[in-house]
Amino acid sequence: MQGVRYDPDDPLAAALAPPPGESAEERAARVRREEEAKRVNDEIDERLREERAAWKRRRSDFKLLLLGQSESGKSTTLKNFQLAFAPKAWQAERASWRAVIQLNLVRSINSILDVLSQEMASSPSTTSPTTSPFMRPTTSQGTNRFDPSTSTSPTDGSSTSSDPDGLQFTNTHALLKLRLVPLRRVEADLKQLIGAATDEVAPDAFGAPAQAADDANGAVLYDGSPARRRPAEFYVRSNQSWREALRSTYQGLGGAASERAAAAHESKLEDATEIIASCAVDMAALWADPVVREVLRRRRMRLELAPGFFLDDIERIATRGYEPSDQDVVRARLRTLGVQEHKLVMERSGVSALATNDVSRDWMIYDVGGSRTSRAAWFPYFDDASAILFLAPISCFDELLQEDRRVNRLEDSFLLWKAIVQSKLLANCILVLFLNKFDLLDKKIQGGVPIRKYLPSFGDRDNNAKVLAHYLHQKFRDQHREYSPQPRRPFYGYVTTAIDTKETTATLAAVRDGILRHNLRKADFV
Ligand SMILES: Nc1nc2c(ncn2[C@@H]2O[C@H](COP(=O)(O)OP(=O)(O)OP(=O)(O)O)[C@@H](O)[C@H]2O)c(=O)[nH]1
Ligand SMILES: [Mg+2]
Repeated sequence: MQGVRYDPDDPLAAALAPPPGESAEERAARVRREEEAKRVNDEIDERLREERAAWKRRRSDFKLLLLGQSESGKSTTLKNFQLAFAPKAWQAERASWRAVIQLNLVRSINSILDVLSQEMASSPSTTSPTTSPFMRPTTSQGTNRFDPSTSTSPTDGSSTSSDPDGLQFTNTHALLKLRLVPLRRVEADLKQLIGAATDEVAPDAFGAPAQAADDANGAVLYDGSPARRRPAEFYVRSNQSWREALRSTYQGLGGAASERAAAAHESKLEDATEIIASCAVDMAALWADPVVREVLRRRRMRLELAPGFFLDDIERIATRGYEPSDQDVVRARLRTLGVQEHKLVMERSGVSALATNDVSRDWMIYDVGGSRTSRAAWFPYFDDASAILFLAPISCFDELLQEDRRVNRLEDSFLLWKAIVQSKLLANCILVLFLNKFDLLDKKIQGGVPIRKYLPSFGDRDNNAKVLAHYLHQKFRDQHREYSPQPRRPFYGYVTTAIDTKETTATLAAVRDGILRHNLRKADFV
C-alpha cells in the first residue's frame, strides 16, 4: 500500500512490510500474488458460509455424523449405508470407483518400485542371468497370492540361500522396473482424472509426522524412520464432484457442453486401463517375487495391512473389462478432506417398518476427514446432530498416528471418544460405537502380536482378538457411563468389520432401528 509508513521497530509491521529494495516488476508480481491469495481466501470463506447455511437449513432433517480418527472406516461405513439402504443409487455410483481402485493398485506397485530402486542402488549388483521362476506369465490362478509363511525367506531356496543377509537382485528385477515404468504416468493421469473435478491437496497440508519413532514390533505398516515412512496419500477435496465427473464419463452423460471434455476423460481412462492391463503379468511377477517380498519385510512395509490393498487381485483388476464389485468399492481408499454431506434417500427395500415419516426415511449423513488437523472442522456440525456414529479401529492397538508419531492410535481413539461423550453440545445425541477392523485385529493377533505389550491394562487375559474386543467394548462403555452429561443417553456398541458388507448391512439395520425406536419413544414423551 502506498503512503503507509512502517515502523521498523514493530515486529508485526516489519513482517508485513514489502521486502526492502523491491523493483517495480517485483512489486507488481507480489501484488498479483497477494490478490490471488485473497481471492482464494474469500472463496474458502464463502464456501464455509454456504456450508454452514446449508447445515442450518437442514435443522429438521435427521443428521448422522460419522466421526473417528483417520482410516477408522468412516467413509467405508457410509458406503455400507448406501449399499444397504439405497442399492439403486449405489449401483449407479459403483462404476465411478474403478479409477480409484486402479489408482490404489498402481500406487502400491509404484511404492514397491521406489523401494526396490533404492535397494538396488545401494546393493552391489548381482546380475545373475538366472531368471526368477516368477517371470513366467502368471495366468494360472493364485500365482500372485501372498503366503506369509514364505515371505520371510529371501528367496525360495535358490541363489541366496547361502547368503541370508544379502539381497540377490537379478536382471529380472531390472527388467521389471523398466517394464513397469509406464505405471508412473498412469498414476499421474488417474490422480489428475479423479482430482480434476476437485482440488488436489498437498499431503504436507496435514503436517508431516512430527518425529520418527519406532513401533517396536513392526506391526505398524511402515515404521517412523524417514527412509521408510509411508508414502503420502492422495487426497481429493470434498463432495461428489469427482464421482459425478467420472460417472458421466463412464455413462456418457456429459451433455453437449462438456462432450469434448468427457471424451478426453474417457480416452485417458481407457489409456490407463489399457496400460494397467498390459502390465498385469509384470505387476503380478513383482508382487510374487521373493526378493521383493524380502525387501518389503525388511522395511516393514506390510502392504497387505494397508488401506487400498489390491495386490492380491491383480489378475482380476488389471483387465480391460474390469468392473468393481461391491467388495472392491468398500475396500477402495480415498482419504476424506473436510466435511462431506450425503443425503441418503432410503429406497423401498431399505425403509424400516419403524420409519413413520420422511424425516425417518431420508437421512443426512456427514462424513468427515479424521486426521488431527481436520478435526476443528467437525465442531460447527455438533450443535444440531441427531446421532453420532463413532468409529474406533481396534486393530491399531500397536500402531502410531501418521500425523503424530508419538501417539498410539488406540489411545487417540479413546481420547477422542472421551471428548465426544463429555461434550455438552452432544448431550442429546444418540451415540453409536463401532469397534471396527476386527478382521485385521484377528489377523494381527493370530500372527503373534502380544496385546499386553501395547496395552498393559489388558493384563493376563487371553491373547485373543475376541477377548480384546470385549475388553475394549467395556472400556468405551465405561467412559460413556462416567463422562456423559446425560446418564440415560442411549449407547449402542458393536464390533465390526466394515469391509464385510453382509455383516455390516445387518449391523446398520439394527442401528437404524435402534435410532428410530429411540426417536419414537422421544416423540411419545413430548
Ligand atoms: N480390513 C479392513 N479394512 C477396513 C475396515 N474398515 C475400513 N477398512 C479399510 O480401511 C481404509 C480406510 O477406511 P476409510 O473408510 O477410508 O477411513 P476414514 O475413517 O474415512 O478415513 P479418513 O477419510 O482419512 O478420515 C479403506 O481402505 C477401507 O477399505 C475393516 O473393518 N477391515
Ligand atoms: Mg474418509
